Amino acid sequence: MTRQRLYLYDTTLRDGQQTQGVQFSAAEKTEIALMLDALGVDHIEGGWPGANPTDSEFFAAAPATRATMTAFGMTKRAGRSAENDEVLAGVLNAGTPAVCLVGKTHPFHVHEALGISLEENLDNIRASVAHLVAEGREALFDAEHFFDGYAENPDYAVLCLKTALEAGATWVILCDTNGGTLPAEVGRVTRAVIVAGIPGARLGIHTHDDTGNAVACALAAIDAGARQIQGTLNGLGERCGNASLTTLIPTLMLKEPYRSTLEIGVTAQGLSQITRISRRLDEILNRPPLRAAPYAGSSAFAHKAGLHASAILKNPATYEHVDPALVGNQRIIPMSNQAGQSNLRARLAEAGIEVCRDDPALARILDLVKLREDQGYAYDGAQASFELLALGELGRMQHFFDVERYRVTVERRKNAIGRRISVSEAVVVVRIGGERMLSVSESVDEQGEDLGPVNALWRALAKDLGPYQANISDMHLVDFRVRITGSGVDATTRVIIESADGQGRRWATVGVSPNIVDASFEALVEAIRWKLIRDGVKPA
Ligand SMILES: CC(=O)SCCNC(=O)CCNC(=O)[C@H](O)C(C)(C)COP(=O)(O)OP(=O)(O)OC[C@H]1O[C@@H](n2cnc3c(N)ncnc32)[C@H](O)[C@@H]1OP(=O)(O)O
Ligand SMILES: CC(=O)C(=O)O
Repeated sequence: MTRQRLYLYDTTLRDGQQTQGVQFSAAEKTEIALMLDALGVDHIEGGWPGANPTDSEFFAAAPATRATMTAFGMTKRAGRSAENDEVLAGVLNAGTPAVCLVGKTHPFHVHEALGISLEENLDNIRASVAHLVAEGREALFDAEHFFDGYAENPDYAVLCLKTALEAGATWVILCDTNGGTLPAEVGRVTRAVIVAGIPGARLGIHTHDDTGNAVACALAAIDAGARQIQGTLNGLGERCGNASLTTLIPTLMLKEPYRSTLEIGVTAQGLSQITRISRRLDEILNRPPLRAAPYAGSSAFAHKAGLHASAILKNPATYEHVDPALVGNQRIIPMSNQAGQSNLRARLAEAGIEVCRDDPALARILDLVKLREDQGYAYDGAQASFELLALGELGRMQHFFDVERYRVTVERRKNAIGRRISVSEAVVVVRIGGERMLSVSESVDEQGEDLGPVNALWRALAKDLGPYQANISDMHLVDFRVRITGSGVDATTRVIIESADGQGRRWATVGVSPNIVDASFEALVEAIRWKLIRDGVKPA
């Protein structure tokens, strides 16, 4: 069967930038455009040139891409020619091969937002698109509020599309601008538009996630015959976001009926980069990736429940709808109070800890994990602490050092120029072999700012660990998460610390105590013990 081509139009750099809290720099836009190009999308909408300095700067040095670089703008204002519309001129000045213009198709908006007649609006659409074509650009028309407009006046809404096509637009895109239309309605209207004479091969869909259905709505339009999807990486976009291409691309490539009837410009190799691209975007945005994101989230292939883990180890297809490797993601079988022996053996094997199937320590480890999780520990996010617990129960834990005592003080005072400062100081006494060692450390950065009591403790611990010093010198803390579990008099604090070393390893440890400093200290000590074991150090 020959597959029909479906085109992907990415608007991460335009609608994605309309996400509250997102502000790309021009350099970041360039990096994202290059990632999208390597992925295999067909159009990259780079922004609205002339609307803000960043977008103008991006287009002034837009990267060369195989995908068609597209500038976004709006149809000309009434009462002036397209040639004399300064907003349209700004968009054209970007010199892109394609321009996408948003225009009204909902009579309510024509009257309320623009304050012009329906005929004037049609004129604006016609003249603007014709001007782009005369300038040698590919013209696309985003039919704003199309589904609401169609509900009010279907003939007029379709006439706007026909006007754009007749003026030379290559694509007209049905936009569910307010995101309130449900998938069945998107499908019904898209079919009706095609029956009314708009070819599916020139029809696109642009949906928003206000009812949590942006991806479903995009698929409904494709089912009805539309052949271009507009969306964004990780579903960024105005309000609740746009249809996520990070979800749509794997779905179109791996799921029926799309896999065998449609073809997109993304290769299997590109698909295997989708998790990396998704996480890189979050890194650029300085926000934690959404764990539960379909396909690319870190929990997308995490099998926490014992029954699931047991079957997964026999055959991954039992609880996975696709192979995680196809989207560049990984299977995880975490330890927790939901786990059974299968999770346990899988996690131990991953850590290189060999245990016989009938070793009675397995049951003890499982019981201990469940007991400690009941006390506030969480091992599914602290694999290194789980390994230490298992080694202890197996009788294989090595004894590196004892902490005899520690003390932390936090002082708030005014400095010499009267500025209020706080200073944390820690004292740690450890015993290594027969030797007692005392370290003191203050926690201030180069600017003299206090980095807090946990940092002071870490510095004191890491200052002098005698024979182990060389092993911990390349170790640093990369993340620190605090959570109060329980409530009232039963409240306790859980601290998860993520550490990294010069060998590129990252590991997480957990500590629990009613006292936040004590919980942090437990996690810090565990982090050091894990590092010494992984480095193959022999106890002094
Ligand atoms: C559905 C969407 O997401 S479309 C994308 C929306 N994106 C953005 O708005 C981000 C970029 N926008 C901007 O930087 C600014 O709004 C600009 C530079 C485009 C325009 O700024 P300003 O000239 O100050 O106008 P302002 O933003 O206040 O209002 C928009 C104007 O465009 C008019 N307008 C809106 N849509 C259209 C259209 N499709 N065709 C013609 N005119 C339009 C409005 O009626 C309003 O006109 P008015 O000033 O005569 O009332
Ligand atoms: C064009 C666009 O972003 C919208 O209508 O939602």
